[in-house]
Amino acid sequence: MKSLARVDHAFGSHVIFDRASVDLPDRGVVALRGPNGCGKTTLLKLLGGMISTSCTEIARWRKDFTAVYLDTDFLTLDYLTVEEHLDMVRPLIGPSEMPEGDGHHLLTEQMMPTKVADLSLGQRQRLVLTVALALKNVDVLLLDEPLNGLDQQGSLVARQSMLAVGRSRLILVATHEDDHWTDYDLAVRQKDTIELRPTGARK
Ligand SMILES: Nc1ncnc2c1ncn2[C@@H]1O[C@H](COP(=O)(O)OP(=O)(O)OP(=O)(O)O)[C@@H](O)[C@H]1O
Repeated sequence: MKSLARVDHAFGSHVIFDRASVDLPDRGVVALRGPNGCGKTTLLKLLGGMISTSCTEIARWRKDFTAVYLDTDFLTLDYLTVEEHLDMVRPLIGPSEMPEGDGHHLLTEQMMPTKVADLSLGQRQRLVLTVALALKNVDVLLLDEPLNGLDQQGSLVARQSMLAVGRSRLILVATHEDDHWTDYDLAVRQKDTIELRPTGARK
């Protein structure tokens, strides 16, 4: 477990976090929860280095861990087909197979010749998640609402893939889903209160 003792962030005069402490387990899947505008994306982007910060706790944490923030635009080049995209990112991915859950992959054969620009939201999420979960040399994946747009089967496969990858890495998932399928919930309650709690959901 790593604890970031004091996380502060403001956009101008709009204070998002004020001396919040954030506990992060070493591995597992963590659902980052809280109402619209409470700062979930901001926290992911701070941890991923997408927003600059003078917060020394975060700077120290980022020295110890390689963390990557991913949303639907992650490494996607619209003019490539899915197949070409996978070839492009191949050097970034480990030797193991693309993650799968329930015997299924997130990518379908039908998607392969399709240009990234022509993918539906759910198909794009499938591509981003597939690449994200296979990235090598990354300790922490910061995923912003990765299940958005996925159909029921896609969502099931994605959850199982995340839980499988979460055995060896930390995955933070900003989500508004009601069900508690992850290993932990990390709830943004107030500007200064972010609570981590195990869910006991993993079988
Ligand atoms: N670049 C920015 N400049 C100014 N204000 C910002 C910026 N990014 C976010 N905010 C504000 O910070 C607050 C937190 O935004 P954030 O996107 O982190 O919330 P969230 O919890 O992810 O919300 P949602 O559940 O709607 O996705 C919001 O009030 C938002 O308007």
